[in-house]
Amino acid sequence: MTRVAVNGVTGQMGGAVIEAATDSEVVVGFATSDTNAVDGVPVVDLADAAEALREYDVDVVVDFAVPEGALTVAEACVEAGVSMVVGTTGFDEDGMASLRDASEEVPLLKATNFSQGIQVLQRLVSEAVGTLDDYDLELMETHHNRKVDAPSGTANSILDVIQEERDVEPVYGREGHAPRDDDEIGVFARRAGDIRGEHELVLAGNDEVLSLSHRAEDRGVFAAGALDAATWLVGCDAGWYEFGDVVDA
Ligand SMILES: NC(=O)c1ccc[n+]([C@@H]2O[C@H](COP(=O)([O-])OP(=O)(O)OC[C@H]3O[C@@H](n4cnc5c(N)ncnc54)[C@H](O)[C@@H]3O)[C@@H](O)[C@H]2O)c1
Ligand SMILES: O=C(O)C1=N[C@H](C(=O)O)CCC1
Repeated sequence: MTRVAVNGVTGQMGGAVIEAATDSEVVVGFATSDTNAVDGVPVVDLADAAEALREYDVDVVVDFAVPEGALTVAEACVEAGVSMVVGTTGFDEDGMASLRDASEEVPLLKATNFSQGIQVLQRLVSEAVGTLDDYDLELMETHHNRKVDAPSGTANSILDVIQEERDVEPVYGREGHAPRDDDEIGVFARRAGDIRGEHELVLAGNDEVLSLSHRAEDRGVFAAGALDAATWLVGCDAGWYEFGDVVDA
């Protein structure tokens, strides 16, 4: 059974991973608070992660925290020779470079969204934007009122897919009085309630509108995908991997 450590174990996703772990075992969690345990899982201070990875014989870390914490754990994974699944979003360029460096030493799999549906949505977006190459594009995402990064990592990943097909200029929100440029893509982030995650791309032109959308109904979809990725990653060679590799396996 795969032995998993959870970074961000006291968070919403940390709890979802513990709940979803049936075919793997969460043996330890990392946090910055003075929590001793979460749902019976012992919690270790993030500063002691490298030692804990060895002590608990961890196969892979599943990370859902903040970029600063994820990078600390990535260093611990390199020190201890442990694989890492990165679910945290909101990394800057330097943070992404640090993760790439870590993947030179250990297997590292990063995904902004661990639902299979979003993987399929991104493939549909690529096909639609490539075919309807002169339609106006607008992107919306909606998440719970505790989410601190905007737009969502998933929205940024969808933008990356679109950029591979068309040279678009993101406009984050709109106000004032100005015409819409043809190469614009409006990007809108809504935060309300405990909405788990909704994403919609609208393609409009030629007297028609195509809408491609996805709604996550429970954090369990992300937790299950991350745990599937974790089990898949153990035993891989050091390198950079993505969730599409798991979905296609
Ligand atoms: N990839 C995906 O499928 C997916 C799905 C859901 C959430 N996420 C991402 O996972 C992350 C966590 O989401 P959440 O809803 O669980 O958030 P949360 O706020 O509930 O949990 C964040 C966790 O990080 C910890 N933390 C805060 N500051 C820290 C620091 N400086 N160092 C170490 N740990 C720190 C908190 O104690 C908490 O345990 C976010 O970046 C979110 O976008 C990704
Ligand atoms: O709840 C969150 O926070 C989520 N974050 C990811 C993102 O930023 O895209 C995935 C969806 C849920």
